[in-house]
Amino acid sequence: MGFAATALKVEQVAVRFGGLVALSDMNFTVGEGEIVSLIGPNGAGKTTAFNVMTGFLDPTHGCVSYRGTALNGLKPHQIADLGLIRTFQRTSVFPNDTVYDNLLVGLHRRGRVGLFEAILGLPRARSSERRLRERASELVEWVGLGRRAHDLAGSLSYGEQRLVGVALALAAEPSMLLLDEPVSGMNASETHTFVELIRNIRDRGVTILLVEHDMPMVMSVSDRIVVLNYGRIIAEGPPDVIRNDPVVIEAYLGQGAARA
Ligand SMILES: Nc1ncnc2c1ncn2[C@@H]1O[C@H](COP(=O)(O)OP(=O)(O)OP(=O)(O)O)[C@@H](O)[C@H]1O
Repeated sequence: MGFAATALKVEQVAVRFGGLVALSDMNFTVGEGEIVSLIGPNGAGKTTAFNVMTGFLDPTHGCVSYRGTALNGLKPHQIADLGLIRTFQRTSVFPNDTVYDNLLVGLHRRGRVGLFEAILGLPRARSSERRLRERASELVEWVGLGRRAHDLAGSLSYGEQRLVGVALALAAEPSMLLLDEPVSGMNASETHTFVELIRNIRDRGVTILLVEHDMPMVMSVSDRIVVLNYGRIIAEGPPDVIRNDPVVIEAYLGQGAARA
């Protein structure tokens, strides 16, 4: 595909819950700097795949590796230390703190050394505190919440709160970001802005994988799309190919018929 190297590699992954096969023989890769979406009808296995890729669930079979390191058996925080950072569907902001303070707290939590220095009262602590403050401001600006920086996080719209979640993820300095249904609950204009943000994040060198239901959003942002149905990959390719793939159309129509 013209991408330099593989970032994330999913090999022969299967997940069984008792008798239920949630994923079987899943194989795909995400290249460095790529934006890849994982889509599929309800119950297709997207959330299960997401949890396997972020270490929240161990596969029954197979392996996920990131930049050559197998993730099997690693704890979520160890995976995060590799630069693989996820967002959550429900963003847990502190509603009674400002957006800026939420970021500062997030940065403090990661900057253990800075906090240690602060406790010892080292002169370096003050400059490190200043750096954290600058970084918090940068992150708030980056996700487009500059004008909301000093508002209480709880007063933000649902979509804006998702942006705080993304800023908190960016605070961890990911080399790859996994986004779990990032635009669910956003209106059309927020979604449009979010697509721009994802492109901007990628342009700054971060690889992106998203699981998302919003088809127009997925079509507009993705370099490549992987389609799951009943726990199996049924199609993989660029948006124009996926949009016109009869197998994909059939899978989604089938779901519509089942719902009606
Ligand atoms: N912890 C679990 N125990 C038992 N079955 C599970 C568990 N998690 C998921 N499943 C089942 O595995 C299958 C895949 O579920 P999953 O949530 O991964 O699908 P999904 O594509 O994310 O669906 P949705 O779009 O509705 O969120 C479903 O049949 C689901 O009921």
